[in-house]
Amino acid sequence: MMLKNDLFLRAARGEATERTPVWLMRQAGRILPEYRALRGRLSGFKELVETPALAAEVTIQPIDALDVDAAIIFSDILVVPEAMGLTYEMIEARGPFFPETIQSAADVEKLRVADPHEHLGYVLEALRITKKELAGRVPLIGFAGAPWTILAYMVEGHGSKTFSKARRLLYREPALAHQLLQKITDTTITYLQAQVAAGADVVQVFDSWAGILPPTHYAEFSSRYIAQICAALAPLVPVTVFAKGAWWAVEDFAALPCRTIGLDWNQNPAQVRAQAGDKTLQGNLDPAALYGTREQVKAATEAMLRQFAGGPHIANLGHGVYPDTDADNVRVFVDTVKAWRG
Ligand SMILES: Cc1c2[nH]c(c1CCC(=O)O)Cc1[nH]c(c(CCC(=O)O)c1C)Cc1[nH]c(c(CCC(=O)O)c1C)Cc1[nH]c(c(C)c1CCC(=O)O)C2
Repeated sequence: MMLKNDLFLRAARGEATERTPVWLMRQAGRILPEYRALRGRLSGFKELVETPALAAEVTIQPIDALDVDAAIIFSDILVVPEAMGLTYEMIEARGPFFPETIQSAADVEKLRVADPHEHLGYVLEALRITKKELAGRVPLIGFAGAPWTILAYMVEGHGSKTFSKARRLLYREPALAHQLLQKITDTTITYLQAQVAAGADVVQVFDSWAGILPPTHYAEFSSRYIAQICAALAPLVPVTVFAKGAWWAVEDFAALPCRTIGLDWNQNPAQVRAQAGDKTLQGNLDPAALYGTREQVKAATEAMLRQFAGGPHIANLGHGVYPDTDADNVRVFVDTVKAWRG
């Protein structure tokens, strides 16, 4: 299938584009009234994630509503722990919760390296349906959590400011942590390869809890597993690594075969550009900037775009869009990027 709009894909390959492509992390979700309407008719988040035709529908909603340059498959990073044997619940207004967590060697032993076709078939089917229904309008992004971020949820059992149980494991039982990280990595690699076979044009690795590790632990317990994922996927599709809070890891990522580095809003694009060679950079408007007036959103977006001059750029926020963001302001962000000729 020829893509009608391949700006995002070309930028993700490091090629020059007529204008900067734009999409938003968490673009499919509560900012859109059509998402809230569909979601309201269902038993919960998991029903949406696990019903491929519905997941495909909400994946495409932001393409219609916001006219962004890429679709990201509607799913969650927590489907991987579930496929490995650890069920999650999504508690309304609170977030994820794991009734059982990983605490011991026996717990790690019990986890399986999941076969994506057997245990994550619903995501693969959602990708196939989305690909067909998109009919080449825009490229499709597949994704997974980075092994460290997945470990953090598996050990902690829920979100946390400190993830102290997960960090305690790294200090007290580093060998066990490595065993668990390798099992997650093996699952993630075959899962992302299956996503590509099902239609993903690009894959993104989300390391949302990168920033709570000290740099030495990050190298030992996170980036070396991300490196395995990049090595396995880069021959197939362009890979993006987004490690929130890990500004000190840019030089490590620059040496990996990933093509794009995602920036959060604390990072300085010019500084990252200087450290990251010819990588494509993605980001990094502060999600809170979208709380401004139309004029303020436009000005903040243009200021962000100017900071990325000098190399390939994919415009995005520095993290997922906040659920109480006015969708009209998201449109101002998208339209400002599209009108920009830096
Ligand atoms: C850490 C993380 C999770 N999930 C994800 C991450 C990594 C990115 C990041 O750091 O934000 C990734 C994710 N989750 C979701 C997507 C969909 C695709 C997209 O539009 O970007 C993606 C890429 C849907 C979702 N995942 C979730 C929702 C909201 C639930 C709902 O609609 O009821 C959506 C749309 C739930 C979720 N899922 C997770 C949390 C902590 C929560 C609760 C917080 C919240 O409610 O926003 C785990």
